[in-house]
Amino acid sequence: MAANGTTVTKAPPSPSPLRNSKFFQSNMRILVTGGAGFIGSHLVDRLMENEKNEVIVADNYFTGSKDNLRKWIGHPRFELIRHDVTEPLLVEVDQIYHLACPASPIFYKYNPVKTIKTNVIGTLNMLGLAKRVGARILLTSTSEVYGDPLEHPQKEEYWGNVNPIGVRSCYDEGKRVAETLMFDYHRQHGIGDYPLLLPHSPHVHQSFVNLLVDGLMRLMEGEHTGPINIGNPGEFTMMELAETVKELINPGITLKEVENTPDDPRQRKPDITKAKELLGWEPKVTLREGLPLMEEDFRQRLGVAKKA
Ligand SMILES: O=c1ccn([C@@H]2O[C@H](COP(=O)(O)OP(=O)(O)O[C@H]3OC[C@@H](O)[C@H](O)[C@H]3O)[C@@H](O)[C@H]2O)c(=O)[nH]1
Repeated sequence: MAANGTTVTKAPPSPSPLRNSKFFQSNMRILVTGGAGFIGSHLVDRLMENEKNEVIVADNYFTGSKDNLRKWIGHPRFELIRHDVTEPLLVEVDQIYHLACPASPIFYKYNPVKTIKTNVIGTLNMLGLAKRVGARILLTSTSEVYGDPLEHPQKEEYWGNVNPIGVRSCYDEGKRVAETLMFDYHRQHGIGDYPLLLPHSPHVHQSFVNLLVDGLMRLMEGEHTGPINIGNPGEFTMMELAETVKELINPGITLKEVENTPDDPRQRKPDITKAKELLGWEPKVTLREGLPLMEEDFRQRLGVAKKA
């Protein structure tokens, strides 16, 4: 019985016998879409630590870069494919982390049609693949699905307050449709066959990326169906964030206040009770601890030394 009470008649396809043949040394083949991006490349680093994993990255380099994956290029357990998820992809995998999407307002407003296509067609393609090969799939959603929230903090059950026709809608509504697709596939094709996981990850907390990646992996490895908020409930204003960056990273910068962009949410804070209870996950790094770590990470990736 599926969640909505319909009977599941279609059995999931059995994996190809080749998967179990002696030619395949790895236990787990994992596809990461958007794996050349910020979160994706950190996730790849973690997945590659396990020598039983084979990792395939599919990325169209819209905002990501091969540089983020430099250390893995040529590794026998690693493959990098230039691929746009709006086109179907046929690969035999056990797990799919679906991250591919323009993820910053600068990029998604630059090409809104591409952004919504990536979310809708890209997610459909990845769900089709998950269904075909019987893979477990995880979608990284976003706290933007809560829009400019009328509830604070936001629990996963909150439906959100999103403008469907605004300049950010391609991303916000795109991710909401992506979540709908995840649940429709889940209900229509049966619980447990293609579990879906939808972490909502607030962007401003990217400095805690390794921890966030840990949350994604716990979700993938566990038995829970999302959505589950993965984020940091510590609240600060943009000005406080800017002042902390100035203090800790470059006291020489000048802060300038500019007009908010349309539909920008005024305040957001994830309720992470579910993540704590179901995944045993909670953020452990404060903003002041995380910022220098993020600085160091960016310096290493960009090859920029810290000024003495
Ligand atoms: O059409 C596209 C757009 C983007 N991408 C790739 O997707 C990756 C996105 O990575 P970015 O560094 O821009 O962003 P992040 O790692 O912060 O985003 C991540 O967290 C927020 C989620 O909404 C995103 O889905 C997830 O990718 C990039 O490597 C980009 O090249 C595609 O492969 N196809």
